[in-house]
Amino acid sequence: MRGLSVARPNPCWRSPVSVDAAPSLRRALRIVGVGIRRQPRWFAFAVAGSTVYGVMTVMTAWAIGKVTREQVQPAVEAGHATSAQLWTTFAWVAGVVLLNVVGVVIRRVAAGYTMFNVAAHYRREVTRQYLRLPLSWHHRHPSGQLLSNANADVEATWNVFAPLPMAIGVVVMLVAGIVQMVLVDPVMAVIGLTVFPLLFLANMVFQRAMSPRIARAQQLRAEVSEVAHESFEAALVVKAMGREEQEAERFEEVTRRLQAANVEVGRTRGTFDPVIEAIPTLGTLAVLAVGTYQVSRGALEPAAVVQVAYLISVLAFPVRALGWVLGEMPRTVVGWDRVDAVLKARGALEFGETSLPADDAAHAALTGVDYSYDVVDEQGDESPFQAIHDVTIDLPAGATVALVGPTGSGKTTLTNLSLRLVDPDGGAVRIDDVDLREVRRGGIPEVASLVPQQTFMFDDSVRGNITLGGDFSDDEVWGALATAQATGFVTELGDSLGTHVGERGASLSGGQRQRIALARAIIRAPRLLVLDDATSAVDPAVEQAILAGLRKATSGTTVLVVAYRMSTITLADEIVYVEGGRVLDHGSHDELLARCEGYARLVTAYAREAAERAAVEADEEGVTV
Ligand SMILES: Nc1ncnc2c1ncn2[C@@H]1O[C@H](COP(=O)(O)OP(=O)(O)OP(=O)(O)O)[C@@H](O)[C@H]1O
Repeated sequence: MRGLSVARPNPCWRSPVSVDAAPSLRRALRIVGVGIRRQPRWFAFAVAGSTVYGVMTVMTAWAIGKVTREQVQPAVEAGHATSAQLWTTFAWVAGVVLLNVVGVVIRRVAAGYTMFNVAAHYRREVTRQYLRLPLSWHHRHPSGQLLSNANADVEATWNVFAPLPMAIGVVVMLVAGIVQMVLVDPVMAVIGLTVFPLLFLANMVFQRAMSPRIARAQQLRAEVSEVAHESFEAALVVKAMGREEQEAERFEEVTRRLQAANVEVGRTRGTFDPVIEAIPTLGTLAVLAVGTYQVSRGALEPAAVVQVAYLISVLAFPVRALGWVLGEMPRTVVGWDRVDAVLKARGALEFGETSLPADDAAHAALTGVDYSYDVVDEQGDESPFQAIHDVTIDLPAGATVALVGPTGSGKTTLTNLSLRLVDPDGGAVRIDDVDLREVRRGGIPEVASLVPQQTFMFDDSVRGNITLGGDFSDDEVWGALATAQATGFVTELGDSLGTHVGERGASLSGGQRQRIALARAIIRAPRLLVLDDATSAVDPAVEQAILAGLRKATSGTTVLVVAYRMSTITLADEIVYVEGGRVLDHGSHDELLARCEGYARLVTAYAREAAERAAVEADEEGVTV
């Protein structure tokens, strides 16, 4: 496989979204509509709560006006307040405020449910889609980007549901508020009618300035997460190669760009905030000035001034919710574009209906298979690279076939094709004469297992890593461990089968991890077992014992093994020699040695290396004696 790259993030990782284009409001609203259709009931509750809140906020001003007129003013004129007047005042204000609070609670709880339920749905959808998409898609999408899609991008898309119900309530509130102002005093209503459009306009300008800045920050956040993930993954390589400084610089550069983008967002907010805060305050002052003049002329009663001034100040804050919604819209569009790109990704494997037979060794065959990878050049342009050319390999039932070839010759690609981890571009892969594309979903893993070049351990017990949740007894687990030559070290682990192996099996050696991965495949008694350099980290003696044990324990299994050692090669019934993605020859070891130059050169090098290693080991033993 290609080596781990510590180069700059591949341009193809970047989202196709242009960060500078202000995403259109209509698109954002369409995306919001998609979310509402997912959770219509909770959203309706949130809007109902918000409407109650909106009406009750306006009613608070009306209640204050009424109380001022009917209770406070008479009390002021009389020079004292009766307890009945105080209780009536309290009852009116408390009643309206209580209903307001009920509205707020319903709105908040229901908005939370809407937002979290929609986000959870899309998180699940994205994850499901990842699992559906073939390996070829995963080859082109780094895991940092996938993490960002399933997490930050989903959140960015649906965060809009936090302020949206409130904004809808604000519209109701504004209509009710303006009607009330007109009814109280048309002159002061004109001030109100100036303040709110002004406020809205200021918010629009604010959001327009913010949109591209927020979109850019969101995109850079995803990039930081991609680079961070790759840096952590590559920690060993980075340290071993002494590239800490360069890696730190690469990370610093992208975080600096994010920092600058966030500062820019803050600066824009800082410029607009005082203006937006000042507008309603100036409006209230204007109402008080005009109102006082009207009262002094006897054209208006003080209660009306109190009511309108209160109304303007009480409406000023919620009106900003409209701005919050507009502020979230660019993030919604950017987040959704990234999430949608995953959901719409094509190339998910199609499955047929056929079941493969459950017993006896499988007869597998690759016939005229071609396969190309999409490779990306420095400019970010994709082009196909044909890794496999017209390959035909027959794996007779019960046979052990060794795949031998120099580095990069296509061995791993062929193992992936033989289990339908990717589909061939041309030709066909069959098990028992059934084209793998016709096999039902889940049908291939039931009969075939792969032990890949890089073993993966879950942060679970030894037992959990072998059964992977399957229904196997401890005896079966021990049986598989015995064939994988792993009984000894597992017995010595603190809690034997129950020992937790740590993240990615950090508490185990490479050879121990490989043997557990082997046991994981063996316990499933596969009819076809594919080993891709699966014993490279165990010493040759143990490898010999494993392969001999495998032959004995898996007589009902056909084995395809990518072989790098003479011991493995000589155990095979047939050897297939590949070079440059083509099968150059196949036959027994002696036949190939006699007639295939490339094979002879390669195995001679393997044999020389084995002899040198044996000599070194003998020397070391001599020294210790
Ligand atoms: N994800 C990928 N994207 C693009 N090209 C790839 C990818 N994986 C492999 N290749 C290319 O395909 C060719 C075959 O790779 P493959 O991993 O199958 O070789 P291999 O024989 O298994 O190598 P090795 O012995 O080093 O494991 C190589 O030229 C490799 O560079």
